[in-house]
Amino acid sequence: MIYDTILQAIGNTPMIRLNHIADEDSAVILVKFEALNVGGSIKTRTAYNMICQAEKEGLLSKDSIIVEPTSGNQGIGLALVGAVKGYKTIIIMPDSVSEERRKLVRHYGAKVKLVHDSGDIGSCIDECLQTALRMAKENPLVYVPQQFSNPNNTMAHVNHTALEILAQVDGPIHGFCSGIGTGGTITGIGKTLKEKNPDMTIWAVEPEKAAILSGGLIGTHIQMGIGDGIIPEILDRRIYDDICITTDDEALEMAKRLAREEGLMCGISSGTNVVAAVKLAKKLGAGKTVVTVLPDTAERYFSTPLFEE
Ligand SMILES: Cc1ncc(COP(=O)(O)O)c(C=O)c1O
Repeated sequence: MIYDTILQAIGNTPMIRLNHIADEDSAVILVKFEALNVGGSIKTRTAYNMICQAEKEGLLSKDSIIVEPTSGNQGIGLALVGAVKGYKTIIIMPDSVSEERRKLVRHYGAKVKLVHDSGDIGSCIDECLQTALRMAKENPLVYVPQQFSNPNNTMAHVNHTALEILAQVDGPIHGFCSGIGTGGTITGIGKTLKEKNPDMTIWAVEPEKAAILSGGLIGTHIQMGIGDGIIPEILDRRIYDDICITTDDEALEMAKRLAREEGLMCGISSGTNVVAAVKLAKKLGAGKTVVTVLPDTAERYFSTPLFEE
């Protein structure tokens, strides 16, 4: 099969059973390996859907400039989609995100604007958003997808990621867990899986130092892509049954184990998700099935503690 553009190859990522990380008396853990997605992360799906829907709604013209505040992968996804579709793209990022993310955005031909993160990621992300909205006010060609409030972010998972999971997994799914950046993943996948099996358990996962849903204080952490210090508009807080908190060390150690024991080169928030999946699998017990996602590839973390010896 020949694709007209790389955009047609988005999605249909493999679902893989973990063989060394889950205990024998626990549920089976299956991971959707989004490192193999176009653009190296789950966020290419949401970038593509938000831009396609904006086109359908007449919000974009050929001269439009896509401007988005993001802590990383969404920017890479939008830069990629912008490159293929011919839109200028400007990504506004906290300066605390890994250098690889900035370089990748620039490599797709988009511009990067950095905002200083002085240790409160929530206010930094908000400043990125305010900058984007100011730009939109000053220039009518600017379109801001606003992943934190755009329902087409969630719909990418309702219509694609979740349906792929249901098609890939034989039998019922008893548990699902996911960290929260915009909340699109947990809301979109969670909603569709729960419709299929209302008795299932869904856990939200939060970094210890940005456990805003649990009422914790917001600081800086290394679980990039989640725990942005805000409660996103598109997050449906009724979708999860419980919250699991993970430390940076736990997430890092698990991301390293996934590479060394399972051959899965994934980012730190993948470690976060699997730390929670192991706990959920233990709670549900043998004979059950737990699903989570590995949102991105390890290859955008060379400059982070993930690659420190
Ligand atoms: C590495 C990583 N993990 C997890 C997430 C969280 O996904 P969502 O925004 O759907 O909550 C993101 C989102 O950007 C991400 O980049």
